[in-house]
Amino acid sequence: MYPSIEKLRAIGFDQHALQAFHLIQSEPGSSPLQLARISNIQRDRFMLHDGASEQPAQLRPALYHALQSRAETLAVGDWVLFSQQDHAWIENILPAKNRLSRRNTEGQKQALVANIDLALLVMGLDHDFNLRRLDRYLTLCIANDVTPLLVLSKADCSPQAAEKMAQARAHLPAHIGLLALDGRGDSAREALLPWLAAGQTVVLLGSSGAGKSTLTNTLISARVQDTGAVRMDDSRGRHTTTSRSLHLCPNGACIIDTPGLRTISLDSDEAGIHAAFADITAQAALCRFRDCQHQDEPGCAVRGQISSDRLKSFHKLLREQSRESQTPLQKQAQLAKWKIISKSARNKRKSHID
Ligand SMILES: Nc1nc2c(ncn2[C@@H]2O[C@H](COP(=O)(O)OP(=O)(O)OP(=O)(O)O)[C@@H](O)[C@H]2O)c(=O)[nH]1
Ligand SMILES: [Zn+2]
Repeated sequence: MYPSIEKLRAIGFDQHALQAFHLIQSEPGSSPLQLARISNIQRDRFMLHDGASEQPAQLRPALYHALQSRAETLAVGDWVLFSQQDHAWIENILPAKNRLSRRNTEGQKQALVANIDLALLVMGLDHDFNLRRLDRYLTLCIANDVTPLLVLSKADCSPQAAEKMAQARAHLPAHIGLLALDGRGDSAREALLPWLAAGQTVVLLGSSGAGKSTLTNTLISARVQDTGAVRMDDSRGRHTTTSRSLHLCPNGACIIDTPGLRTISLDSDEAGIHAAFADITAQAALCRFRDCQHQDEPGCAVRGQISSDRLKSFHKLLREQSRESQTPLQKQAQLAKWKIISKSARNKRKSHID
């Protein structure tokens, strides 16, 4: 069945999705299926949106096993093909334009959202403000070809709003946009309007209590997402949003609100991290030494140009990535090496004391 493009456009159907659809449809033996977008996932319960309405669906076991063997998971924003029998069955998934994923505590890849055009990185101008954490979110986006925009919320109630905004501006590469706003008011909708083109899919990311659901409600002009009061002592939220969900904005963009992430362990390769820190990589080309670590080497072109926090983020993410990319054997070897080093250091100390 050919999809009703007009209807699907309302939920972000674009050229990429159309191409992916043709590719899957032209596979020999493929039976006619219907197209929809995953709008919500709660454990193993999926909601599908076809541009006009939503319905619950189940994952066909064959697809579940195929995804497992590729270590993939479905995410809100994925385009899928489903069959309609007693209820909807998800039969296939269209290759995504991009996916934002993280590693869970067991080190497995977990997709957060898929097919995203713009990520609003929502950070409160209260105790939530943290530039090192921001670097993680930026890397998550840039390494996956998603445009980030920093949205500093609670501008109305932070006495240091202007100061923190200047800090963020100095920290961020120049091409990354930044806005400070009160997420509850109409002014927030106006400030974000130029960023929300019709047919675009926008995701809101940030810690719990940062104001993502508040902003979602403002943008869709309705109270759909529950918002929760933040604890006064540390500005932490209470994890009010429990699942990712897709909403339609009156101007034609669609918005995915996400629950606050406690930690984001990145799932990027080294090239992705370098892309996210292109400002450092470009400056590093001007350092006197090719292997400059930008610490205390003479003739370093990075120190002084790039904030030390950003440099620390860069080194930390590269270290994490190199640990993650090791095979179990390499990890064992590394551990054994450290054991020898620390044993010899202990022995040295002992002989010193003796
Ligand atoms: N004054 C002010 N309060 C805000 C603003 N944005 C959010 N809040 C308040 O902050 C609290 C938390 O906001 P939420 O929108 O629930 O935060 P969230 O990021 O969705 O949190 P989770 O759903 O837990 O991930 C609520 O009490 C909001 O009213 C803002 O710009 N100004
Ligand atoms: Zn250097």
